[in-house]
Amino acid sequence: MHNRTKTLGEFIIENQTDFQYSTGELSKLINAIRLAAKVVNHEVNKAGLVDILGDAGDTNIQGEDQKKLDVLANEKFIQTLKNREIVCGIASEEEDDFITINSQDENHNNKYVVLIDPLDGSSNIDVNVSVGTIFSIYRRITPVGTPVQLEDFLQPGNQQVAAGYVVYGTSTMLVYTTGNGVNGFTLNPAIGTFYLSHPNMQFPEDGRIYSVNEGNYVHFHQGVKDYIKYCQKEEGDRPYTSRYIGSLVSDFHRNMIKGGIYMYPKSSVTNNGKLRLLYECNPMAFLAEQAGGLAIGGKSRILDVQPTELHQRIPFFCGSKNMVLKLQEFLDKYH
Ligand SMILES: O=P(O)(O)OC[C@H]1O[C@](O)(COP(=O)(O)O)[C@@H](O)[C@@H]1O
Ligand SMILES: [Mg+2]
Ligand SMILES: [Mg+2]
Repeated sequence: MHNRTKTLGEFIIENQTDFQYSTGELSKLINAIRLAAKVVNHEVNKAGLVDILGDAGDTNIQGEDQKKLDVLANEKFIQTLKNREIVCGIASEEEDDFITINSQDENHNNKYVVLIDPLDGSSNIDVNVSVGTIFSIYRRITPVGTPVQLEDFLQPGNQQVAAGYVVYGTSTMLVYTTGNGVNGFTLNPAIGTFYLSHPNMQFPEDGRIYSVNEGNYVHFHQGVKDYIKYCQKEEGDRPYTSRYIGSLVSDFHRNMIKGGIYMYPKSSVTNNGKLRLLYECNPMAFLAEQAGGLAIGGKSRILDVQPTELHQRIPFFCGSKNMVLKLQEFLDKYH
């Protein structure tokens, strides 16, 4: 039984040297995300008491109605990262274009860009079902000290230096990787400190949970339909259990602990599915692979996809290795 007394702050410092470019900057960045997560957690927890439920009255570039908490979480993360002078650019689900962070110190050598889904699972905000925040971090590829460029954000997922999520659920957890495994930290709300509660998280190779919005079943590709029927068939250790929270972070978190597969396929109505490659699929795929799972887009490994647009969508299948491989078998029948 590991001791739950190690704080996230201590863990970050202790593991700083694990990171090949370790100059302390990435640690400062993870610390900034930790701070922003606590601020947003505070707002989420009291959502019903203050006027932050419901729609903000605007739509984002994806044409989705922005929730007040989408906007608030977006502001809090951007402000917290800006104030800490460690990033040179931010891209967000709630911002049409990327944000260039001009440093006070013209000699700054801010090397990192951050991509965020400030509030994941927006459809669950008003009904008190767990939601999350997702983040993805890259080193810039354009020269330090020059204005950040779109190409700094359009890097394939296999170039991420860190990724993670916060889940605002029965407890609040921050789960992240810097390419040396996945660790989960639980917030002690009484003292506002994250403690290492889930060291070295691993996807069970096999699972018995499938997560998909079956309401879209009729529109799915035949390979996906066949796999869902396979999951539901009375045979061997099947039928599997269907669980779908409707918040990617929460469905992923459960499947990583219990073993399972999450699917958001393309369909005859959503050509590329719904989820965004840069700030939803890439970070979750990095975590999945670091935890022994797999993440594919139908034909290829998500992390090898070369992005072309900031808000592009991609079909997403992610979870326990043997479940994703089985799904791939069904998809390959129709390629
Ligand atoms: O309601 P649907 O179509 O099943 O979509 C649910 C999916 O959409 C999302 O809510 C998209 O994320 P956002 O809430 O950040 O836009 C995922 O979290 C979730 O898995
Ligand atoms: Mg999302
Ligand atoms: Mg969102």
